[in-house]
Amino acid sequence: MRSPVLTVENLTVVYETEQPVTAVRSASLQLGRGEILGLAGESGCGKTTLAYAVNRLHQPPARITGGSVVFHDRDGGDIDLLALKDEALRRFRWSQLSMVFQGAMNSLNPVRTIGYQLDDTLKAHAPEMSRAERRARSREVLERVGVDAVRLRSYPHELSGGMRQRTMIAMAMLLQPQIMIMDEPTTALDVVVQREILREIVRLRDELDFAVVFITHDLPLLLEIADRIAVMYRGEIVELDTAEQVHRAAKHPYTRKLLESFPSLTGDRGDFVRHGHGEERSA
Ligand SMILES: Nc1ncnc2c1ncn2[C@@H]1O[C@H](COP(=O)(O)OP(=O)(O)OP(=O)(O)O)[C@@H](O)[C@H]1O
Repeated sequence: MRSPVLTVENLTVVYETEQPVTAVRSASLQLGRGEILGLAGESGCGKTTLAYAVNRLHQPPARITGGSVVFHDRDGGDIDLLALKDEALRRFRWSQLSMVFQGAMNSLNPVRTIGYQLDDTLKAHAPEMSRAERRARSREVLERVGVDAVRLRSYPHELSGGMRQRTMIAMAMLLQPQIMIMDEPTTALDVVVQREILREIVRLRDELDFAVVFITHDLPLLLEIADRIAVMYRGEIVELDTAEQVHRAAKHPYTRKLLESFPSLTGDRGDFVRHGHGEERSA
């Protein structure tokens, strides 16, 4: 059993519109250190709202109306994320918990080089680093995600979609956070590039031991890469178990329905998803 790095308890988030919408209803989950936790469920079930609220990135009319989010630092000590004030929250983000958003590759600044943007983040969050150290760190993270460091001099439009998305992952890794939340990080990319990037994320996790919350409606993909999977349905976490258990013996009827909606997961061939290789799956 891994020691926990994040504990979410009974988190409730409401969009306080004319007809209030409870987008997340009393959600509880614990993220283990170095664990890849998949968060699955159909569009509109509350995955993004949950992820944003955990990092306090939600905006009005969204409001957290109940529950707690506690970060367990590797150096010991707990941080109540819902109580952090502005400056402390700003410092906490990126350095301890970073996010890769849906369509993040389009959020790079088009008029600045990749190197400038990595350097800027380091300047803001690690003022103690020298210019040379920042440069070395920028090169290192870029190469870790499989982008040649010569790209530091490139502008976003000079990179492919896959490279831009890798750059965003590099950006999220820049300050060596203990948690990375990835919201559909590869959906905009073609399948081959998606697979490469996912393999990279798993490899980086193995090397660097950060925990990942990986949000997607692509359940087969989660069965391959996640250690555990949480399934959300209408704002509630209805299932939370190991990927193996979810695949073999999902408890909640909605999870079973979700599994059935991916024909590749049913019958004997379903084994390939969890145990086989990509080549065999597509054969
Ligand atoms: N700004 C808003 N105002 C009112 N309701 C909202 C707002 N944003 C989201 N919602 C509602 O909250 C619920 C959860 O939405 P959310 O985007 O978290 O779902 P999701 O599972 O991430 O969906 P997707 O996979 O499409 O991103 C939905 O019913 C949605 O309509």
